[in-house]
Amino acid sequence: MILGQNQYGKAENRIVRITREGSTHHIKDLNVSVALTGDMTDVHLSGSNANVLTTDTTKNTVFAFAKEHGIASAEEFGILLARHFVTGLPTIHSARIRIEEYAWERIETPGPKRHSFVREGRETRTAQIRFDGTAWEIVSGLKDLTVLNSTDSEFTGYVKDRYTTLPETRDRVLATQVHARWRHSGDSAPEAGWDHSYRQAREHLLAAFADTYSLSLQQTLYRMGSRVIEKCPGIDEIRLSLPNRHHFLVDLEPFGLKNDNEVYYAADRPYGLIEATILRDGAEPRIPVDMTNL
Ligand SMILES: O=c1[nH]c(=O)c2[nH]c(=O)[nH]c2[nH]1
Repeated sequence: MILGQNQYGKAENRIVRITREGSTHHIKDLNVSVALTGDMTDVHLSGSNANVLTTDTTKNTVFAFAKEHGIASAEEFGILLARHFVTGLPTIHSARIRIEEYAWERIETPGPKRHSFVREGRETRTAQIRFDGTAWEIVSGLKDLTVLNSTDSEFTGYVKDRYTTLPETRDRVLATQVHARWRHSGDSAPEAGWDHSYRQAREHLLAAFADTYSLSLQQTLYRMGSRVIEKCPGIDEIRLSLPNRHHFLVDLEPFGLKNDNEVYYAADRPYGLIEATILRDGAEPRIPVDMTNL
């Protein structure tokens, strides 16, 4: 029997690097997978790990390199990593670095702040129409509108019990994927049309996300929903479901590097899930609480 092709490494390192130039922030968001090959017969056959650079180390290297070298482009970053792995250890012969880059577009707001982003690649627009022969109910919405504020978000003053470990923070990344459904008061098309109405609601959601100095995602949610109710007279009710896409600062101290709010691990799950309905005064809540099924 012989051992055929084999490779190993850490897959899907979700890394977010924020570069701050005064109030203008820049963001690089990558999914980096490392696969190494080399003298790996022993680890498979005899169990000796002497030639193994651990997958944990490859993960750490990705995060440390983001701090030390920055991320000029996915290609440049991948080249740096591959060269490091292959030239650093004689037992590693080749490296394959796969990178997906998620592009973010700035949310332009009046004023000097430039730290709010919406992920490129459009969200999904949704609509649900009910008609029972007399009454209509028209609910529009969107899902997977991914947004991020690289500052102006804090979270402090919450309950601490014996299981609480979360440190208070005065400056964190706030990121979410907006899922929203809003119910129209009328049963006919808004004067400017459904497309215009959709664009308006989307714009107000984004503007409120960008404008709010956030003390919690709950507070940001309320501002987003109430802005739509306030600015869109044809909408009576909006329900928002906002996953809190946690960005954890990576501890780079073990590598002698200071992480000055620059390099984050974008966690996939679990995530906080913040949901609420905001209603116009006097309106009845009719959007079902369970939003996952349209
Ligand atoms: O904005 C937040 N709201 C919470 O309820 C919460 N809980 C938590 O762990 N982090 C956060 N952040």
